[in-house]
Amino acid sequence: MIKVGIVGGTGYTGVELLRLLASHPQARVTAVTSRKEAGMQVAEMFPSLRGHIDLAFSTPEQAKLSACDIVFFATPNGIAMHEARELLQAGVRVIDLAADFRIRDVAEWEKWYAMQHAAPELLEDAVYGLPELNRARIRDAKLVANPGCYPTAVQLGLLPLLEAGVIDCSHIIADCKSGVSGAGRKAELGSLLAEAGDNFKAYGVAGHRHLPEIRQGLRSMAGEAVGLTFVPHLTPLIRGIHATLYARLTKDCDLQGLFETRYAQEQFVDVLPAGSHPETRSVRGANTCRLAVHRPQGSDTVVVLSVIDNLVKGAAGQAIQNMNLMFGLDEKSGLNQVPLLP
Ligand SMILES: NC(=O)C1=CN([C@@H]2O[C@H](COP(=O)(O)OP(=O)(O)OC[C@H]3O[C@@H](n4cnc5c(N)ncnc54)[C@H](OP(=O)(O)O)[C@@H]3O)[C@@H](O)[C@H]2O)C=CC1
Ligand SMILES: CC(=O)N[C@@H](CCC(=O)OP(=O)(O)O)C(=O)O
Repeated sequence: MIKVGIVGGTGYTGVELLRLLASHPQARVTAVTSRKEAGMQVAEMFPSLRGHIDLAFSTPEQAKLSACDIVFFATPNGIAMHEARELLQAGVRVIDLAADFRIRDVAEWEKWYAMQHAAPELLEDAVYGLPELNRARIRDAKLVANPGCYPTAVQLGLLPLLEAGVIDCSHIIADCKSGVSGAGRKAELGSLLAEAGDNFKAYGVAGHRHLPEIRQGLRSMAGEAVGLTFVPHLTPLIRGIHATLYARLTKDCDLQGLFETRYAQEQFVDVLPAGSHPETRSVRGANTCRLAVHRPQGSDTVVVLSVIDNLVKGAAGQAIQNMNLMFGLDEKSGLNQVPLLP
């Protein structure tokens, strides 16, 4: 049994890790932290986990994290970078669900995250945890930077087009919508029902911190710099991301065949039949990205529709997929959930 530690077990991605790991046949959570709820039973705080976990929250200082085989950081940005070095030295593998190790260029990271990086020397060996792009490197990784939710939906939607070199890389548009759980479980005015419910708005148009992460990923797929306009929107869903991606085709090709071939061996990417419109509810609770590719009226514009559950393929599910790879397990282990409907 793999012994798992979770730092930040009371947040949305932390409790999603707990939910998914409860049915993982080869992993067991042995330590889970919360500073505010230390001492409280996990199942008392989250009755959905009654009968599945018999553990109390501890403070990060008291939790026996160095006795774990792997520790997930489900914490705000800027926490894992202070803790990862010591854990790695103790032989513990680390997956950060936040952004501390996602951007290779330290100056760029410090600009977007407005703090000084505490462990720049770890960036060299940190592996970006998008299995569909980096599977071989993730298998050997000790430290994985789990991708952001928007970056997962956007990169999976554009990967086949960029690898095949069939679009104009200088002008790509990612028009994305997220559910409110993307903002986390902390109390915030904008997440109140009366603010976010029955409402729809864009935000971060001038520049969102996922922009450099997405740009970095797309550049590695394309082999050249990309010009990207990324506009996130908040939509009154609890879970879900819907990305509508636009690019100009530079070569004629069988787009449906291109996507189906690229993802034929991928267990968590589902290319829908031509003409389809994927829905966020079709991935709710599951580690799946569903895609559809369109070429409206035969024009030279390709439109890709990409949906994920932000808490699963966009965070906790993808982190478990990465853990499975790092420990040589079946990639689907613990990730066989069928999406919840309606
Ligand atoms: N929500 C989403 O859809 C996604 C989130 N992410 C990323 O995952 C991370 C977690 O997100 P989410 O679960 O939504 O966040 P939440 O705000 O819901 O939860 C944060 C958790 O971190 C703990 N925490 C906060 N500060 C510290 C600290 N200084 N030291 C130790 N623990 C701390 C909190 O517990 P306590 O304060 O009691 O210690 C809480 O359990 C973030 O970096 C987020 O950007 C990534 C992809 C998607
Ligand atoms: C709706 C909402 O607020 N979404 C968050 C992004 C989700 C997230 O948690 O960011 P990471 O993937 O980088 O960890 C935001 O825009 O800041």
